[in-house]
Amino acid sequence: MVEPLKKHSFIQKRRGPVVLCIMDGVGYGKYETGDAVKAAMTETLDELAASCPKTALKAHGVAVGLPSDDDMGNSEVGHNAIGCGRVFAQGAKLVGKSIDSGRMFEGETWQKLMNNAKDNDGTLHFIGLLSDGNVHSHVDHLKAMIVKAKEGGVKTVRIHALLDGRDVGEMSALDFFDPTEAFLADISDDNFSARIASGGGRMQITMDRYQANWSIVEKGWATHVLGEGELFASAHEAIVSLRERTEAIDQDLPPFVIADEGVPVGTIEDGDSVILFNFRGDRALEITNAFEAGDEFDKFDRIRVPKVEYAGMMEYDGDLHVPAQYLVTPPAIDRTMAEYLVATGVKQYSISETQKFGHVTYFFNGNKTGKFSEELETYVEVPSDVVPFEQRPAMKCADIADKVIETIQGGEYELIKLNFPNGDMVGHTGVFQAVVCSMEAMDLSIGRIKKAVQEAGGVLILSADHGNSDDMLEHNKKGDLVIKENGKPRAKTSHSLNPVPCIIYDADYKGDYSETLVEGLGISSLAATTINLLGYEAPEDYDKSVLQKK
Ligand SMILES: O=C(O)[C@H](O)COP(=O)(O)O
Ligand SMILES: [Mn+2]
Ligand SMILES: [Mn+2]
Repeated sequence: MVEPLKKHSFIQKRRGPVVLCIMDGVGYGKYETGDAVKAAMTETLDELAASCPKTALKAHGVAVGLPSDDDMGNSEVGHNAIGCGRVFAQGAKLVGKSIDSGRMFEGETWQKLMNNAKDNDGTLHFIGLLSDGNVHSHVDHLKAMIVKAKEGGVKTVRIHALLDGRDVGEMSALDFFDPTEAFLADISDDNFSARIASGGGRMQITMDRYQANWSIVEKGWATHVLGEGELFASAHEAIVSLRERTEAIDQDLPPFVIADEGVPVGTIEDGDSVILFNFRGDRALEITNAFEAGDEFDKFDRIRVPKVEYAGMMEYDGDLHVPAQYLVTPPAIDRTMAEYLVATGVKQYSISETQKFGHVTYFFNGNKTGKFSEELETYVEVPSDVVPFEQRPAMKCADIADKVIETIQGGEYELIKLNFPNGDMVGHTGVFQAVVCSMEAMDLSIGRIKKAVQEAGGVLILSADHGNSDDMLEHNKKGDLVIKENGKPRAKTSHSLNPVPCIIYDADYKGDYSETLVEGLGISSLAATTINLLGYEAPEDYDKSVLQKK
């Protein structure tokens, strides 16, 4: 248990609550074209930006614990940094290191899975996202493991590969599938067979999160485990023909199964070993549950549950210890802001809609689902629509705002943490008009929250975990738009590398800190900033607050 926080030396606690609002995927864009945040009519954000202390915070690369500054930020690393006040080496980096040093392959779990496949003359299966996005997975990790499996004497490897198009270019799947199929053909010989066995778009199968839509996982199970679905001779053929027929972008491509003469090449059977090679947990927990759960599993009918050795790339939930077996130990994120505030007796309220609910609970707490105190912490989930979000771009921002306003007025909570998914979830669709619409809806909600904060004499901190909606069109290295064959600019569905806003609206500002905020910091500074505005000193080793003496 951590020590209670000390009263701040110069910042006084306000009359009303501190409201920490994460505008998911809303950054400061660098291009005139394709910036949906700039294109939207956002009266409240504009007014607050013009009248309140503000700064830009780094939200990508090493500032959030990723291997390099070429890595865009994401919700996991962003919320970890904001919720924990420090930067930890994250999954992408830890897995890379474990592979490079060879530690992964010396580990008990790797050995056990290899031996299981060998002893049973079984197959080693890899399920995961096939791209170099480095948000959930990296194709290089997969390749390194296949090489080691062959060296270790496994005879058959099958890959169940999901198309990304969300953390990488919207139609970039063949840039990853073609070289992977070539690599697998190359490494295969008389004693070793490695092939892609099934696949599909990541938003169609397998990678649901926060139980938003279990039918996505059900379709993944049918595709990967049962080998049920439309049959093709290769992943290349599947992607080309399904694209032609459906015009779907990668993340939405329907599932496919690879077969030889009508027989799927890689269903998952008793005695096999299965590795989920995604390192990030949110979209890995449900499929893991489908593999690990016994007869009590009631999310869908699994039809057949093969007896396999299953391992995740990482431990996905540090509280529930899921999965039971994993290859790489996750970052040891400890002493989170929520834990300190509980020790100090501060009542906290966390809210988002389903799509981002775990972001303000699980990710904020260093990938642990549990609370520190039932009494002092309240988690509220507004159910998300189960539709493509370009069709409902406002998402549930008004419902979230209703509850936040009610909570501000209730006066019971000192800290309210919320996430508006709009900039991110609609940003990932690549539909510019929908994103503009989404930003305007979010701004209306922020306007209502601001009024409630004003009346209560509280503080509203507006920030984000990374950019997305600020960069909706692909630009080349020279900064020119990338134009498609049809003459239209190519949409950008992934996050941006841009910094994010930090705007502090302090309704009863007392002149107790400087209105000039510290420049050049990262989003991990939001924890110390929030703690300061609650009237406390941040823990000594937390990253610096944006607030300074006058
Ligand atoms: O899982 C996703 O939707 C994307 O890969 C990353 O988006 P997020 O990090 O904002 O959740
Ligand atoms: Mn995010
Ligand atoms: Mn996102």
